[in-house]
Amino acid sequence: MSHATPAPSAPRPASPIASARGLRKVYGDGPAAVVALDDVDVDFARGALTAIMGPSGSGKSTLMHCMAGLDRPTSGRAVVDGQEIGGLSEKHLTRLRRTRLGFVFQAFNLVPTLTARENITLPVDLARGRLDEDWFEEVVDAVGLGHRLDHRPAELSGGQQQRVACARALITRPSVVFADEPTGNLDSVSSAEVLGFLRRSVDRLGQSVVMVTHDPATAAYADRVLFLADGRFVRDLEAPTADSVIEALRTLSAPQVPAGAGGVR
Ligand SMILES: Nc1ncnc2c1ncn2[C@@H]1O[C@H](COP(=O)(O)OP(=O)(O)OP(=O)(O)O)[C@@H](O)[C@H]1O
Repeated sequence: MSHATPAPSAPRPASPIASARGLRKVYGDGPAAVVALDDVDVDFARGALTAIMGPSGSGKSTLMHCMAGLDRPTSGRAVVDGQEIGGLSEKHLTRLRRTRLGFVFQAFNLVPTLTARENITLPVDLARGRLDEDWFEEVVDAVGLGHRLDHRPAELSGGQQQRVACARALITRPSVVFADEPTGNLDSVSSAEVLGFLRRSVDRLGQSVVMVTHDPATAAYADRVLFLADGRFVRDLEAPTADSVIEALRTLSAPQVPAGAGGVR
């Protein structure tokens, strides 16, 4: 069953895997300044798939980038797995991104000259770590690419390439995976493959995933959907279905009736 909770971004009981407090991001200054994030407070649950939705320009990518240390907030705090991002030097941020965060982008961003296997293990190689073979097997099994590991990206379908990108995001057993429109370039069959994998990575492998999407059917794979508008969270939905997401989007985009308007005197 789906239901909306009254307080959109109220802290959740279990310890969150990532959170923001008073997160504010202003691009530019003076009259041209754009407030992309307007004092955001949010908790992302551990071991869950959370979707972020909102109109174009509402701040979704900015939030992901600030949470992942790809961009610095103007003020406020972003914490991932107990680590405050703002206090880290560039060197430590790079290390954190390589070892504790996973990324999936709309454009798969695979290295064309490497095989699927080499693309998947790249973050471990870059961090000069040791590959956990058991975990590699588990991830490859969940992603369903066992027979394609020696292929290069050009020899794979879009959906298969994105599944390689998902496996690469998970190979370091990150604290959290940030996925920005992971199915934006895929047809519906390939989207279902990728989303099925992200779902299994949470259910079977215990990972935590935060995913930006515009698509209600994609958001329905999540445990919770958070809605951003003008740099603020305005609503959330637990156990979403495509229909409940569409309904929430409809409500949010409906013109607001001013208090007292339409009253009979
Ligand atoms: N580098 C930048 N310089 C100036 N303004 C920016 C920059 N990046 C984003 N913005 C502005 O900040 C606001 C939020 O942008 P953001 O990309 O986070 O939105 P979004 O919800 O991800 O949009 P979309 O769905 O179109 O990707 C927008 O008004 C955007 O124009």
